Amino acid sequence: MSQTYLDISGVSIEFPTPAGPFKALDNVNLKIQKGEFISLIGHSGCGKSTVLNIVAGLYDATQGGVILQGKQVTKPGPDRAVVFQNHSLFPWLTCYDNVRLAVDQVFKKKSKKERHEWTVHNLELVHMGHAMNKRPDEISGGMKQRIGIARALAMEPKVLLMDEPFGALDALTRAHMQDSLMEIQAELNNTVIMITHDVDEAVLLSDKIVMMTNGPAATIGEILTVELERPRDRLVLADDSTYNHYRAEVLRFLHEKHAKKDTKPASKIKTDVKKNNDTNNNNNKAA
Ligand SMILES: Nc1ncnc2c1ncn2[C@@H]1O[C@H](COP(=O)(O)OP(=O)(O)OP(=O)(O)O)[C@@H](O)[C@H]1O
Repeated sequence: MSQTYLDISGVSIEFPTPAGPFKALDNVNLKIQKGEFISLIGHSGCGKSTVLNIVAGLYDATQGGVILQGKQVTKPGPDRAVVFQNHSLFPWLTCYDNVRLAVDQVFKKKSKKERHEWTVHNLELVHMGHAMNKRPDEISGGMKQRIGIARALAMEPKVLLMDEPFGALDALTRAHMQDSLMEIQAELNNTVIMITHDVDEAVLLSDKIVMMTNGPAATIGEILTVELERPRDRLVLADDSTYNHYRAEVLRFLHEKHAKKDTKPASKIKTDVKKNNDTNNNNNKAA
């Protein structure tokens, strides 16, 4: 029997459009092991969210499919929790109740006391125990994302699916969130698929970076295995030649091998790659 935990196998999808069927993905194959942290990176519109939505069970593949721990994914389920870029909290519920709602849905057999303790535990895991009784409009964007992550983790999903979870945050908050996520990951060993446009984020967090070709009929172009020791420290890595090599590999894929036709000329991009290597700034967006 295969050891693969999550198997995305031969996945293609066509969307019906007024102009006829639109093939967004063509033959996407990806094998993910338990506890792996995978980033999906690629230019805007290539199909990253579509891959995530198929794994979540929100979209049906036209061909191929997804097997999670030996079972085919046919619909959404609590074993695949999703965290979106813009938090999807219920504004009329407190932070506690937003998490508790998910806990109540997933752990129906646990006692009230156990569900309460589990809710508080997960809020504390993301350092939000102090804001349990606040409503989403009373806390910052970064805090809302923490609550969204607490809610997802509290469901004890087999796979955590994150669609640009930190995309809407300022650089400093984003860095804090990335560090928190690495700490949680070290403790819980979650299996994660995260979409990002940020090359630094992808290298810092991932075990593997899955780079997608441009659409239509997008597929996986290359997979980069990131063999940097954990725990990872962004300040130490800024001067690490292996880290910078990985960054350059991703940038090369995005800006040279699979440049979008409407992006900068190659000569300019090469300069950018060098500059980005030198300064290690945080502006290396994929598109
Ligand atoms: N429900 C749908 N119906 C028709 N076309 C769709 C649908 N969902 C996605 N698409 C198309 O499929 C392609 C991939 O979209 P998707 O949202 O997966 O890209 P993405 O890589 O996540 O983009 P971004 O990085 O901008 O979020 C796009 O051309 C998009 O217009």
